[in-house]
Amino acid sequence: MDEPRDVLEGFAVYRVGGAVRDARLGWPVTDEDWVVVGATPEELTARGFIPVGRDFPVFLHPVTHAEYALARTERKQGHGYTGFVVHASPEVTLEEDLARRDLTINAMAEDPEGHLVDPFQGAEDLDARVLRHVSEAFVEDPLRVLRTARFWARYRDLGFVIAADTKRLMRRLCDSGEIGHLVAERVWQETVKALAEPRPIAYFQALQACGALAVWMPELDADAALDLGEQAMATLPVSDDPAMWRWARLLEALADESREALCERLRVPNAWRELARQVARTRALRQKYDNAGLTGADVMAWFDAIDAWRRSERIAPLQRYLALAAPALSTCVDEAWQAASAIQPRALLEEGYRGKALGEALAQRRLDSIENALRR
Ligand SMILES: Nc1ccn([C@@H]2O[C@H](COP(=O)(O)OP(=O)(O)OP(=O)(O)O)[C@@H](O)[C@H]2O)c(=O)n1
Repeated sequence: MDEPRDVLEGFAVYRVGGAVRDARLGWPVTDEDWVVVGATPEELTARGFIPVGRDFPVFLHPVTHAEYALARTERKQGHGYTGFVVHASPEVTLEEDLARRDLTINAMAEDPEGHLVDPFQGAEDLDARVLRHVSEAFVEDPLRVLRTARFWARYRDLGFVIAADTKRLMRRLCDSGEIGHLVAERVWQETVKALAEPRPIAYFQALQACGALAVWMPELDADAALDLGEQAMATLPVSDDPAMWRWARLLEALADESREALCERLRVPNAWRELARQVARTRALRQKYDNAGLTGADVMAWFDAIDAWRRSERIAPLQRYLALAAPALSTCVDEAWQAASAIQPRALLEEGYRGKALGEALAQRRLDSIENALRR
């Protein structure tokens, strides 16, 4: 495609950040970011670039729609993720733009001929498998604690470690209380991304080590909780949403109040909270089955708790979850559900039941059918 070159004629343009890192690592490159040096916002808009940045000058390429940012520096003022003073002007150099970045492996650039610009030895760290901060300015942005933990969750299986000095800065951001100034939505956003990485437990372990877990997820801040969570996240039922299932499995052994407090603090979306509740409830059913054996009333209470009567689509995934550790129970539950869901309120209406009596008769017949199924 010739077009991209034309609209950038005369500007110095570099591929930067994640794309450079992942290409060198042999990791799939999902999106490409570019930095433009020596231009003004007016020049870019005059060539058809679409401004999209609210806090700093970022534009979409008129043809490819890739992101192009003007080279900029950032200084911190105030707490949390807000309060950055951004300076973008044609005088800002590529090196200055790279210097504001979080990790050395994220602070590499490539010119159009593919030559690496790497003032902070990111390539060396990439080869040595080290996540290392670019400079002490790392501490200007507490989100970087979470980002570093997330990158570890992504690359740990390739042998990556977090540099000792970087761990020290992560701890400093927690000890100073700065980590607490993040907004819950940002913490949750990073957590969701981490849950989709190959080794999500590494994210939580890194946050525990620096003290961020104690601030944002104290309910998980115990070795035992993380060990259980790691085991649980290792096996998931087939589903379209492994991240949501990992979250549910990570939380499944927590007490109800702890789980709800954690989800509330992080402003976890309802669908995620709901699955976590259902999985915890289903785990409790399995434990009862393992320890004491199940009665019809237990299974009935479980159907009620997951609202199976109105939301029958919930049964199948939870049954697949049960099948991971307790195939016999899963079959048992399936048979009970087939029997109980075959009982139609309409039939009872035809028999003359109304109002409260109808509800009671329905519940009784469902229970009877479940008990019959369990006896088989
Ligand atoms: N708090 C932040 C956020 C971003 N960056 C820099 O901005 C780049 C782009 O950020 P982003 O798109 O969030 O991350 P990627 O590195 O592209 O990672 P991913 O593969 O997760 O998209 C990063 O490489 C990093 O250099 C940073 O230094 N500090």
